[in-house]
Amino acid sequence: MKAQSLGSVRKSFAPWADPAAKPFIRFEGLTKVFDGTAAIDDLNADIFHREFFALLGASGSGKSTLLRLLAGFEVPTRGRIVLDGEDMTGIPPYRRPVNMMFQSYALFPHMSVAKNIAFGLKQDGMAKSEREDRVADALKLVKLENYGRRKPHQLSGGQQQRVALARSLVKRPKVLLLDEPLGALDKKLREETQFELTDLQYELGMTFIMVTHDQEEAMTMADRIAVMGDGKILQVGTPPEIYEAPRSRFVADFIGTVNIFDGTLVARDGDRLTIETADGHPIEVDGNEERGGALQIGAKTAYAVRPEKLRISASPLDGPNVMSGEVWEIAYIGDMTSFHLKLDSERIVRVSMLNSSRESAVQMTWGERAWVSFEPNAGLVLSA
Ligand SMILES: Nc1ncnc2c1ncn2[C@@H]1O[C@H](COP(=O)(O)OP(=O)(O)OP(=O)(O)O)[C@@H](O)[C@H]1O
Repeated sequence: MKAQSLGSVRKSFAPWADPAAKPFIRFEGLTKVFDGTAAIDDLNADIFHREFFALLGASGSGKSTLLRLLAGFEVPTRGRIVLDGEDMTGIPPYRRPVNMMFQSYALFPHMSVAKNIAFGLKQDGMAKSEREDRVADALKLVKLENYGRRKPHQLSGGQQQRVALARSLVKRPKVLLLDEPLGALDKKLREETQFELTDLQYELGMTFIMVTHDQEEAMTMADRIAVMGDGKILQVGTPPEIYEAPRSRFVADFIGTVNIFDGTLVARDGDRLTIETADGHPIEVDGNEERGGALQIGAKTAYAVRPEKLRISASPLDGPNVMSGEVWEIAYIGDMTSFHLKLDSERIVRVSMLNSSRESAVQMTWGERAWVSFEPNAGLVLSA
């Protein structure tokens, strides 16, 4: 119920779409070179107040380095970070309005939960009574009111995660940095915690920046996702933008599953384009700005279409973009079934169907002949 009401409020949260909105955090030409190699490479991006922003990318793409630069644990080689109107250059970590929660939680095993949470406040010289109030508030926030006296080893993994969260929130930073915050939890707990964390972020009205290599997690939790590769941000967008309108082959391939047909533009008839794939399949495309409108005949290109945009049938299909082959894999995943079809050219085409609408696909068996098709407007034309 709560998620629904938050969902409708969140829909109207889109400061990035407002040209007058001022960014809360700005990365300007940010570069970090380690041993002659740029871990962050001339990176520019804006993050807004109250945004839940995810940095998503493969291992080594520079996600943690970007968080560490923001926290002040690393010094940029070039460029700068502006946070809430203040240039962070030369500002040490402890003076930044930023806190980081690590995947390892880094709790002190010999200290009680309450002492772990209070640790930073004590170091800052805060009076005991104020510290106690703050710790009580933080424990309440993460729903661990009665756990203050326990030691970390007396808690489950999920509870330890919440203690780490309480400890990173207790100083009331403006920005919370989360490095793979749910990485140590099992799948079910992870899914529950995802919603707890987004609800908490929303209630606190804080800016969260989360590093993850799990695209489902990024899609579930973030207002916007930055897909990173080789120290650069390749695309920033809302989850639907990143999934539905990837601007490059890399992003299309990295987010979810996609069929990519490499080929050449061989014909154009008004808005209708024909791409011939390298293995000889003609693909009819409704051309527009996203779908190859500007391409010249003879241009190398790639057509990307998601598995759920394909139909699969045990009998021949009519219309454009029909391919046939052998059913190579069938994976029943509960809500949906995923098929791999092996074409005569050896190419594997991936199809997924909701089980509520499986129609004839339910009859399909391994090794059988099957047909797939997709509409001319089902996918995107990407540069090869
Ligand atoms: N202190 C360092 N000294 C030298 N090289 C470093 C240092 N920190 C990071 N790098 C290099 O910078 C690149 C980016 O690393 P980073 O840890 O930011 O990537 P990541 O996307 O967070 O990866 P992962 O998901 O594995 O944590 C890597 O090639 C890494 O080896």
